Amino acid sequence: MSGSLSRGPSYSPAGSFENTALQFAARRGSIEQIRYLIESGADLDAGPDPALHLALHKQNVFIAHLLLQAGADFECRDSHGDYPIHIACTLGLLDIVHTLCSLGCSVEVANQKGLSPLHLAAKNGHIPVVRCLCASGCNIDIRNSDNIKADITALKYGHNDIAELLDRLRVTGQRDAFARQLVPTSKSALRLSLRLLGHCGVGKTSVVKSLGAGLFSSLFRRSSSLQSNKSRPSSPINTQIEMDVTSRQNSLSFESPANNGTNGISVQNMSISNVGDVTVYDFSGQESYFSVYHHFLWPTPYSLTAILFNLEDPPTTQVQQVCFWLNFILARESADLPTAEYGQIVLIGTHVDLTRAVKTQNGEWLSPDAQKTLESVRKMVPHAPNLMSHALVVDCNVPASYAFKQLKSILSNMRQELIQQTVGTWTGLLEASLTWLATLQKDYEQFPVLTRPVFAEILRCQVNLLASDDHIDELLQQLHSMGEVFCIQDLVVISVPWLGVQLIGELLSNHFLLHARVTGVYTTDDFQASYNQCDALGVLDLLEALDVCIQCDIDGEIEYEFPIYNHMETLEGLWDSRDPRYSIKDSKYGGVRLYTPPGTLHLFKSVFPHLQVELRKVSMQLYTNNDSDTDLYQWYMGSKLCANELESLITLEEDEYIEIKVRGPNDTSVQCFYFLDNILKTIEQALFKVCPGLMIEKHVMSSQDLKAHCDEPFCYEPQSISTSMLEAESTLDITLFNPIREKHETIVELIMFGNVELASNMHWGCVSKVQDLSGPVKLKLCGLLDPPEKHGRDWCLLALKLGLCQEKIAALDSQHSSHTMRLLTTADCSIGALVSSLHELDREDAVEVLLRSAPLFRVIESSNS
Ligand SMILES: Nc1nc2c(ncn2[C@@H]2O[C@H](COP(=O)(O)OP(=O)(O)OP(=O)(O)O)[C@@H](O)[C@H]2O)c(=O)[nH]1
Repeated sequence: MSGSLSRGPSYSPAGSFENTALQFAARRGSIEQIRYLIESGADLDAGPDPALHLALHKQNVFIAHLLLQAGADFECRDSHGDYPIHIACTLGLLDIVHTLCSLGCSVEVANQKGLSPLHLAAKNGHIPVVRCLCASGCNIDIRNSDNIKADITALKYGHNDIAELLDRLRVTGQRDAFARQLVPTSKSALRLSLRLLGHCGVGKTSVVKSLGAGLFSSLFRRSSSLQSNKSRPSSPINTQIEMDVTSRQNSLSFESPANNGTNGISVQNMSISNVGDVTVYDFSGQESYFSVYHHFLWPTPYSLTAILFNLEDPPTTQVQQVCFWLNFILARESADLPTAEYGQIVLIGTHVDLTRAVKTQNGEWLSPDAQKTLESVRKMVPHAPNLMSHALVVDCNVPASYAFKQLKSILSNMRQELIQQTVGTWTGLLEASLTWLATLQKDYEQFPVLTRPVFAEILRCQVNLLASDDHIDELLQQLHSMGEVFCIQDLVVISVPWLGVQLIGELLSNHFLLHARVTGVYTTDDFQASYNQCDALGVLDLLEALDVCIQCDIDGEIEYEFPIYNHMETLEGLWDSRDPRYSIKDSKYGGVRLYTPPGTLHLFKSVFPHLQVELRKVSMQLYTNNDSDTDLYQWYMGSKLCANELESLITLEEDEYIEIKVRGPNDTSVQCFYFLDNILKTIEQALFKVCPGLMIEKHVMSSQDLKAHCDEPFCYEPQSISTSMLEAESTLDITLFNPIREKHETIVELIMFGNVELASNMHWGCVSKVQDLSGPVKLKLCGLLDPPEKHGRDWCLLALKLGLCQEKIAALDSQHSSHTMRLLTTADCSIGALVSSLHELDREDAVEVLLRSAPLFRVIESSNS
C-alpha cells in the first residue's frame, strides 16, 4: 500500500467540502484503499457526500458493504438530501436495501423531493426492492409530498406489476403475515432420508412396506408375504457362478427375478413411528436404471443408506453384491468433503427366516454370516466413511421385529444427533409450501414440471407475495433435500414420485428399452408417439437436463439422441487396418485404457451413455467452432469420433474398461496428441459429473501393437510407467518393455505419438504437486494412512518426512477431519517426493495407490488442438 495515503481524519476537517481520502477511494472504487483507510481509522462519515453515498452512486456494492460493516452512518443525508436507502432503492441495489433493512434503517423517511424509498423503488421499477421494503415493515400506503401512494407512482411509470403487488398486499391485508413467514423460526427443518439399494428381489420394497405398516396391518404382512414367497422364482443371483471377488474377470448379474420389481426409484414420504418424517428412496435393482441414480445419491449427513443383500445367496455373491453397491455409492459421492458431510451406511442381510439362523429370546436373529459378509466388505473397501460396524439381519416381512426396531433406533439416533444442525432453518414459508405443493401437484398432475421462474411466480401468487428470489432458492434447496421437489438446472419437478416411477421407471424400463428405436434417435413426434403420457417437448427438456439425451440438429432437423436406447451393433470395418491413410509407414497410433481400481467392477457401464452425450456435445462444438469436418458415429457402448483426417474409437470393453484409440496419417503427431488429450478430458469430465468419487487408472496401450492391429494389444500399467518415470534421470529417455512383441517402446512413442517436441507443453506426473491429486485418490490415501499404524507409519510420520512439524499440521485451519487430507491439501511437495517418503516408511499399500492413480502427465496448453 502506498505510503502517501494518510489517515482519514486529517483530510476531513469538519464542514470541509473537500474530498477525504476515503471519499476519493469510494468514488474511484478502490477496494484496497478503502480497506486500508477503514483499518487506519478514517472518518467514515465525512461529508457532505459521505463515502457510503458515493459508493452507492457508483453502484459499488462491495465497497458499500465494507463501509456498512465498518460502521458507516446509514441514517444521514448527502448534499442532495438522500439517505443511503434512497440511493439504493433508486438504483435497485437489492443486497444493500436488504442489509440496510436488517440493520434497522428507517424505511419510510422521505428524501428532499418528498419521495419515500418505496416511491423511488416503484418509480424505477425495482420489484425485488419493493418486496424487500414491504417485508421489512414499510407502510404500503405511505404518500409522497404530493399525497400520492407508491402504487400510483408505479402505474404512472408503467410498472404495473409493482402496482398490482402493492394493491394485492393492501387488499389481502396479509402483508405482516407474509413478512413473518419469511423469518426463520427456532424449529428444525430436519427430514432424514432412507435410501435402499441392492440387487433385485433382496427385499427393499418389503422393507418399505414394513416400515409403513401400522400396528394392525403389520399383523397381515407376514401371511401375505408367505403367499408371495411361494411364487417367488429362485433368484438368478443364487444361480450365479461363484466368483473370486478380487478378479477383474467376474461379472455381476443384474437380471430382474420377477415381473413385479420396482420400476425406477420409488420415493415416499413416510411418517415412521418413533422416528418422524423420513423420505424413503427405494432404488430398483434393475441395471437399466443405474445411469440416473447419481441424481438422487448426493452426499448429505441427513441420509441413512441401506445396502440389502440376501442371506440365502452364497457368501461370495453377498460380498460381491455389497461391494458393488458400496463402491457405487462411494463413486457417486464427491470425495473431498469432511467426513461429517456423508450420511451413514448400514448393511442389511435379508431373508434370514429362510436360512438356518436362530433367534434369541428377545427376537434377535443371530446370523454370523451377515457379520462375516460385513467384515469381508470392510477389508475390500477399507475407505468407506461411515459404514456402520454392525449389520442388521432381518425378515423384511415382519415389521414388529427386533431388526425393524434396530433400524428405527438408528434413524432416531441420527435425528437426535443432527437436529441441532438444522434448528432455526424452518420458516413459515417452508411450512406453507409443503401444504401448497399438494394442490400444485393436482394442478400439474399430467406433467408436474415447472421452470424456476414459473414456480417462483406461482409461489408468490399463491403462497407469499413477498418471497424474494433468494427466499425461493433457499426454499427449493430445502424442498429438494426433503424429497418434496427435484431441481435440475432451470427445472423444478414438483412430484418426485412421478419422476422416479412414472418417468424414469417407464422410460428406462427393460420393456421400453426393448421397444425403443435401435438407433436411439427420435424426432419430437416419434418420441411423442412412444411416450404419450404428457407433452413430449417438456419431457425431452427434462431428460436433456438429466443428461439422458441430447438435442441435435441433423441436417436442419431437430432430433434427440438417447445413447441409453442405442442398441446398434458395432459395424465391421470401423477401424480398418487397410485404410490407406493409416496403413502407411509413418501413420500415428496411440491409445489409453481407463480402469477403475481392482474390485470396483462394472461402474463404467452406467456412465458410458452419459459419456456418449458429452461426446456428442464435443462433436457439435468442434463442428460449429472450427467448421472442421467432424463426424460422430455411436452404437451400443461405442463411439467413433472423426475430426478431419484424425479418427478415434471409444468403446466400453467387457463391461469393465473404456478404451480410447486415436490414429492419424503421417505428420499428424501433434494433432493426434491433442485430439486424444481432448477426448480424455471430455471422458474425465463426464465421469466426474456422474462419479466424482471414482478413482481412475490410466493404462497406456502399445502404439506398435495398435499400428500392427494386434487382436490383444499390450497395455502398460500405470504403476510401471510411474515407477520408470521416478527412476529415470530424464523422462524422455524412458523405454518400456512390451513382452508380447519382445520389443521396447519409448515413452515418446507411447504418449507423444513420437514427437519429442511436445514435451515442452507437458508436466510429468511425478513433478506435479500433491495438491493436484484427484479427490478420490486423496480419500483412498486417507483410508490407508489415517488409522494409527502399529509401528507409527501413518500420516504423522509421513508429515515429519515431508518436512512439516506436528504443531504446524495441528494448527492448520482446515475443515477436514482427516489428518491425511489436511496434509495432502497443504504439503508443498511433488507426487514423486510423496512416493519416496512412503517408500521409506514401507507403506507400499499407499505407494501402490499413488502409482496406479496419480496423473502420468498434464498438458500445459492445448491451443494447437
Ligand atoms: N421370506 C422372506 N421373503 C422376503 C424377504 N424379503 C423379501 N422377501 C420376498 O422377496 C420378494 C422380493 O422382495 P422385494 O421386496 O420386492 O424385493 P426388491 O429388493 O424390492 O426388488 P426390486 O424391486 O426388483 O429391486 C417378495 O416376494 C418378498 O416378499 C425376507 O426377508 N424373507
